[in-house]
Amino acid sequence: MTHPAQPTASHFINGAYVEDTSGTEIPVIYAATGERIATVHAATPDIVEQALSSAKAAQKEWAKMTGTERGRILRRAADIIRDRNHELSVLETYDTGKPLQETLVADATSGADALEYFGGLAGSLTGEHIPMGEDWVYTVREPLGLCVGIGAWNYPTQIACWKGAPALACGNAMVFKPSETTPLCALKVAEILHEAGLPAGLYNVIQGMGEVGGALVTDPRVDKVSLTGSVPTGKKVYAAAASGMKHVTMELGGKSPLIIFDDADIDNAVGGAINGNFYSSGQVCSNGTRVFVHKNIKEEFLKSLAERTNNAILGNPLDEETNFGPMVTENQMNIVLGYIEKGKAEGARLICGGERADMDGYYIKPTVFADVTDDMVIAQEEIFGPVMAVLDFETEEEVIARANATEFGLSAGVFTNDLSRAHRVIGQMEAGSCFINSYNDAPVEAPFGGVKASGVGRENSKEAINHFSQVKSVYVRMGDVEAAF
Ligand SMILES: NC(=O)C1=CN([C@@H]2O[C@H](COP(=O)(O)OP(=O)(O)OC[C@H]3O[C@@H](n4cnc5c(N)ncnc54)[C@H](O)[C@@H]3O)[C@@H](O)[C@H]2O)C=CC1
Repeated sequence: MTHPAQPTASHFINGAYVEDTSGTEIPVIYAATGERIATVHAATPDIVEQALSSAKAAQKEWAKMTGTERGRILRRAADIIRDRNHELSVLETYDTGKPLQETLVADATSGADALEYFGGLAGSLTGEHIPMGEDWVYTVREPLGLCVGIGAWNYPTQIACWKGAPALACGNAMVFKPSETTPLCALKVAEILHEAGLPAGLYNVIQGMGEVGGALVTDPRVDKVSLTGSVPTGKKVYAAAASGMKHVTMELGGKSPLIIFDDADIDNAVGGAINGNFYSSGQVCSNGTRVFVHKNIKEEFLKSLAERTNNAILGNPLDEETNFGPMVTENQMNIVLGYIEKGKAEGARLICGGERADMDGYYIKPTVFADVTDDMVIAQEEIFGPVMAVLDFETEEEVIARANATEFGLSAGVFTNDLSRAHRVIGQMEAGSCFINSYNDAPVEAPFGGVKASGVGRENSKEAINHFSQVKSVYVRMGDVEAAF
């Protein structure tokens, strides 16, 4: 019997599902059981061409509509997503293995927030009038044209919407390629957008690995590339986009610091460290995986952290009691287990977890290492799994320098009850998305993105509009033209 997660076809192009089984087969494996639940096929050159040409053909008419008309369609899509939240959350769970308890509140709903927010903004995208004496300049905010979105596997619905919503609001067309690991959810986003009234061709989804992503990025018709992925992939995609002088947004990896001072509320700090390390089983780019704890409160912090972490409920992700799911794939599980072994070998003190859970599927117990030092591999590399490294510190000056001593710069957090210190420390963090007495909040109203190797550009908020549109300036002369001859 066909599994309910099996999509109608692999691709969604020009308003309809399209299949081409001559493309490489991509199995979809449910991480909680290891069973194959669906199959899709990578896009062939013909499928890539169909996606790009239909998007190119549809974009100009879309850009001619008023922003309010465009926004209405996006807001209708948001409503459909909310109505179907349960069904879409179950699909997200099948795609990623994340517990339903999480996907019900953080995935389709976050996608709907983006469609609603950018749908609301679409009618207010205007230029400005710049007086020049008798003359004047006016500016027009124009779409970029044809945008490509390429997704990672941890938030397939959210990423498809976070890229699609601002792109469409600004009058662009999008071709979106999900991660080959999680190909299912973006197809539903495309289907719902068209059900909401989006004209055919404006949001196409095609499947494939890096090769398909590469074909999209290098196509001369493409004006912008927005990637969510790792730093090594980001470097390749950025370079390919640069050779075609294309706009980019790069949402890449991190190894973010979470700093806990000795005057912090310990319960809240422990909660922040849990949210910043174990949500989505640690597969979150902005995670605060280097937890710097002041030496005066270290043992108290570790005791509470271990007690609370041992309460995590690992189990069937579709059971709403479960709050900790498997790694997305067997491969990712093995990468993370490799880091755990490295941590042990490097002499870090294992506080809890540290091994695969004794059950089917790709589960790793939430793991905390203490006495981690800056030179350890587990303190330097992005693990992208449930492995928290706790490091000690003594002074504010010292911890700021150590927190910033990394190539990454996605996020940073601080827990303290000293108001001045909170702002002083965050002011010196080399990071794009920061938190005070909290961690990992990502509302659509707030800009999201990194500095240094963690990325270029911002998603969400009004900032995203600047990355999916450009400004034309028009000088208007009211009098005669003076010329030298
Ligand atoms: N800053 C952010 O917003 C987020 C960043 N991430 C980062 O994503 C990574 C995990 O996701 P993965 O899927 O493993 O990343 P990845 O870098 O392996 O792949 C990302 C996407 O790029 C595509 N791709 C690979 N090579 C390509 C090429 N040469 N040209 C065009 N496309 C190519 C892949 O098929 C996939 O769709 C982590 O490093 C994580 O930190 C994840 C979520 C959010």
